This record gives sequence, C-alpha cells and structure tokens, in this order.
Amino acid sequence: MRVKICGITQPEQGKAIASSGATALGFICVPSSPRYVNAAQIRAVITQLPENIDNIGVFANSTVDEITQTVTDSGLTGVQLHGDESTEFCYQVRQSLPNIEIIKAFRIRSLEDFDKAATYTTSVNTLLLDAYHPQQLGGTGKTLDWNMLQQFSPSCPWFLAGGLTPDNIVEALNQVKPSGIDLSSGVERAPGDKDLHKVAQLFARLRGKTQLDG
Ligand SMILES: O=C(O)c1ccccc1NCC(=O)[C@H](O)[C@H](O)COP(=O)(O)O
Repeated sequence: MRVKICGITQPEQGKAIASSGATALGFICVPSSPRYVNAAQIRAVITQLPENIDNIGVFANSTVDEITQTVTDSGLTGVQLHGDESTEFCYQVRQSLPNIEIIKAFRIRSLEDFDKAATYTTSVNTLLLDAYHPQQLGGTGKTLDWNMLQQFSPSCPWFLAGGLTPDNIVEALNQVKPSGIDLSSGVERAPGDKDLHKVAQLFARLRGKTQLDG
C-alpha cells in the first residue's frame, strides 16, 4: 500500500520520513497554506531523497502554466489537484506534463461527490478522498465517514485522506480498502513541522496490521 506523508517543509524531516517507509511525500504549493513551500524549497528536500520516492506537489486552482513551471523547477514526480479543477483542466495538465502522475482530490460532503469523483477516472492516474471543511481546503484533521466509503470502488487507484493518525489508522483500514493513505496533521507538531515519533508510530501500527492480516 502507498503511504503519502503530506505537508513536508524541511529537508531533514523529508529524508527521515522517507527512510521510515513513506512511499510518497507531499509538498503544499498553495500560497495561503501554513505548509506552503516554493519550488526551490521543494528541490532542497527532493535532492536529499532516494529516487524511488514519489514527490507530489499539491495545487488548488492554479493555472496549467504555474503547475508546469513549479514541476520543472522543483523535480516533482506528480501533482495533486485539490481545488475545483475540471476533467478538461486535468487533460490540459496531462498534455503539458505527460510523464507526471496526476492525482485529483475531492473533499467529500455527500454521496453525490463519489459519483463526481468517478467521472475523473479516465482523466487522471489516481483519486484522493479528503474530508470537507467549510473554510480550509486541506490539512484539516477532519475524518471522513469511513462507513460511507465501503462501497467506493473506482476503476483507478485511490488514496484515503482526512484526519488519519497513528491512533485511528488500523480502524480506518479495517473498514476501508484504499490503494494508499495520506496523512498530514495527524503526524505533526505544528503545521509543516512533522513529528517523527508519530511517523514512527504510524509505520509500526501499519506493520502490525500487515502481520495480523497475513
Ligand atoms: O495541508 C494543507 O495545508 C493543504 C492546503 C491546501 C490544500 C491542500 C492541503 N493539504 C492536502 C493534503 O493532501 C492533506 O494531506 C490532506 O488534506 C489530509 O490532511 P489531514 O486531515 O491533516 O491528514
């Protein structure tokens, strides 16, 4: 299973989290976020990492040119579109960045949002389901209704996000079977400052669950 730790701002923390077992790191490219990092800061983290780590830039309602420029300048391997981007916009990003993973994020409020997410499966590589918050786009610490998600089975891989922590991850994965998980505030001391003890706890719980599941 893919494990993405989002909101990385510091090279040493990125390196430590990658060696703990994360398969992907996320970088917030949304200027209003307290976790915002620019292309040079992202590059400074990526240069410390092994090549097998996916490095995902999180954007919200940016232009194709802004996304392309940031990817080119930073060395990102994927982009996560966390705003109101249309399927047509995703196609345009694909044309501009043909070798980059495109993840479309949805902030789930009702069952209708699952139908909407399903219409993106041919325009992106991966979906991500996050919790809805009226004021914040992401990194909110709010959980989704996992029970509601049991029927969600799109024709492309997907990440479960929203309020996941070392303490609730096993319960979440007992109810939902995503292709990957995404955590941010649940493994943080403060926005953008990751708690390496909580990260270690997360991977210990994931290993424990894998052993139990056989
Ligand atoms: O994290 C942010 O500050 C952020 C700001 C604007 C758009 C997206 C943002 N984060 C996106 C993520 O992928 C987070 O990991 C996701 O929302 C889960 O966060 P959390 O509930 O804190 O685990």
